[in-house]
Amino acid sequence: MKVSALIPAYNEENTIKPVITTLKKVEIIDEVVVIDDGSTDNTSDVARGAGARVVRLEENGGKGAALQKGIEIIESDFILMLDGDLIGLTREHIYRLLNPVIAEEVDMTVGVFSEGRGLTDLAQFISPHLSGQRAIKTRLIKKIDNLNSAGYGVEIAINKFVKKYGTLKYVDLTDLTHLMKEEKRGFARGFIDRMKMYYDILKVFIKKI
Ligand SMILES: O=c1ccn([C@@H]2O[C@H](COP(=O)(O)OP(=O)(O)O)[C@@H](O)[C@H]2O)c(=O)[nH]1
Ligand SMILES: O=C(O)[C@@H](COP(=O)(O)O)O[C@H]1O[C@H](CO)[C@@H](O)[C@H](O)[C@H]1O
Repeated sequence: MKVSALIPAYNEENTIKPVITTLKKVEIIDEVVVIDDGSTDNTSDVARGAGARVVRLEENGGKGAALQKGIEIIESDFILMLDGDLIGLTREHIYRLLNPVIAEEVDMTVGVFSEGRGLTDLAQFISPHLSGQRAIKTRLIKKIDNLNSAGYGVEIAINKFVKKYGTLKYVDLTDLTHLMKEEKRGFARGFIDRMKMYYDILKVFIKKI
């Protein structure tokens, strides 16, 4: 039984190291794979320095394309998907996500922030379906063929597929949060990216897949 952690990352040099360091300490995780989605900062070097296997995409293709690349190269039985901007990740969060999937209780878990920062907790309370923190059976996610162009709609595309062909469960991730786009990229660029995210989500949501 093998487990890979997969982190799509676009300009996450400030936050990715502790995420990788925590993952590397968890015995059941065999490899940590970072797909650097055309970052213009030092994400690749920082991730490599922290012990991750790094695959760099020359152009920024969006979260869906980065995840798709990772899914293609991973040969493990289970994939733990995490964002590169998490703050406060612990081994307990990792086991909460992985255990139900490894135990074959469900095909996928989706982690929902709780008791962390008010704003990110609220966003996930309103829409837990968007969370990027997940564990899933590799053979199931490899069957989804439309992730490449999904961008930020990638979670909705995965949800649609798993709801149709598998089972899923939401798990609480206490005291975990992430940086919001506006915090990472400044208000203007962050807001534009937020609008792009809603557009990507809407596109996938209304498309029949
Ligand atoms: O073009 C992109 C945009 C985002 N990401 C990564 O996808 C994850 C979630 O993105 P982001 O933090 O922007 O989303 P938020 O959590 O703020 O909605 C993070 O690890 C990003 O680095 C990516 O690989 N390519
Ligand atoms: O939770 C949400 O509403 C959004 C936006 O989070 P923020 O408002 O930037 O904290 O973040 C999630 O949605 C994205 C699209 O599905 C995912 O790619 C992210 O992983 C997830 O954190």
